[in-house]
Amino acid sequence: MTAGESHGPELVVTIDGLPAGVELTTEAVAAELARRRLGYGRGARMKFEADAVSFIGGLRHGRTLGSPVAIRVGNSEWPKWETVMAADPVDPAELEGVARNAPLTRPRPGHADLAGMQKYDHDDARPILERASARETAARVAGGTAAKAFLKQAFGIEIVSHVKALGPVRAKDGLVPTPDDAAAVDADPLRCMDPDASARMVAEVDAAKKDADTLGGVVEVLAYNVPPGLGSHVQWDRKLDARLATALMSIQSVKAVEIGDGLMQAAVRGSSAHDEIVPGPDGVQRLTDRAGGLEGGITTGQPLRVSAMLKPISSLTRPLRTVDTETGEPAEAINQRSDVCAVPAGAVVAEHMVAYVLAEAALEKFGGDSVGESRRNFEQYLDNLRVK
Ligand SMILES: Cc1cc2nc3c(=O)[nH]c(=O)nc-3n(C[C@H](O)[C@H](O)[C@H](O)COP(=O)(O)O)c2cc1C
Ligand SMILES: C=C(O[C@@H]1CC(C(=O)O)=C[C@@H](OP(=O)(O)O)[C@H]1O)C(=O)O
Repeated sequence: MTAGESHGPELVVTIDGLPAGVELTTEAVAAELARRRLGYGRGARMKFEADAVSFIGGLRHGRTLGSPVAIRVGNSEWPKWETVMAADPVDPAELEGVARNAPLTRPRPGHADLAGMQKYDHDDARPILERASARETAARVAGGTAAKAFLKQAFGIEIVSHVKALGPVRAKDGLVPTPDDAAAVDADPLRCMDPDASARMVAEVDAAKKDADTLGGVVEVLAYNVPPGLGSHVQWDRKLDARLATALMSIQSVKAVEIGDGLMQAAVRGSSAHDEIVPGPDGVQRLTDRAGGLEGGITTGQPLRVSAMLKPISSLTRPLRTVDTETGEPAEAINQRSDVCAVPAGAVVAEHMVAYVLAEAALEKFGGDSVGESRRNFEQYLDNLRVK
């Protein structure tokens, strides 16, 4: 669970249920947050936002205690916002004369502004956009670092991501990062594995920016060393594909999720859609990986592969048409500093959302109050697999 507003003093994330003994540091969390700030096309805020990390609880001398882990991520700009975002009542005179303190009454099509104002009975979009903002994903990534560390240390599971498409530009098919490629992906301005496509993506961002427009794209997340048997076919809300889809869909601006090659599978015959099973030297093996490592809502033991499609950013410097909710008259939508494209950051967030889902599913399957206990249970399960 996270709390905090985009321009409040800080964000906080609480993770309950993480076993004891996970090795974690403030530095490790800060490093993941730094990855989330990267990416060509982000706006001014990512240049100065420092994501100041501190632990409130759950960690001692670099290891989790088994108690709830709570992490705060400070917002650099708080001094600028402390009046308009003050927790306690403020004298209305204090708000006058400063543009950022004025009510926001020109909701942006595509952002949460209007639907949120209607639902929560506000005459100002500020209370809505403050929480709808993807600033909140900084808290998710901070907590996801703990989930990732647990997965790696207990089970050897490693999660990577990359950008497959940005607007109309697609990376070459078949380029899929392994953990060995992670640093190279991070070093690319778009987190794309195809250098030619990356260069065209940079040009696409520049062109969108010049036209005062924005872009979306497609990210893919892979998890390696995932054992067979996480998730379950027996109940709709235990299916791991459904849980991953929820987690990815919850990321701001994600409008579609694909499991493996799900879109392609819908367009071809069964004979070209599935992953045939053959005997291999170490047990059963698959000839292909179209299913993305999931069948019946259960992991198959192949790499897990899921994609998320992000719509373009809804704050345009050449604003879209809207209605001023104060006057009822046609107007131009709020036009504020914004990202042109946040797809590379979306990929990093998606990695961490996959980590939460896998950590939860692994704990359901293997349990354990300490990393050692989870690992022992896991090893025993693998040793006793009836069909290898
Ligand atoms: C990393 C990231 C950064 C984003 N930055 C912006 C931004 O600068 N401006 C904006 O209007 N939307 C931005 N968004 C998208 C909005 O937060 C999102 O469209 C809004 O909350 C409405 O939610 P929905 O698109 O899921 O319906 C960003 C999304 C992500 C994932
Ligand atoms: C702050 C972050 O992203 C923000 C997400 C966002 C939105 O509307 O989603 C709007 C922008 O915020 P601001 O108006 O303060 O510049 C982005 O910078 C972040 O990712 O840390």
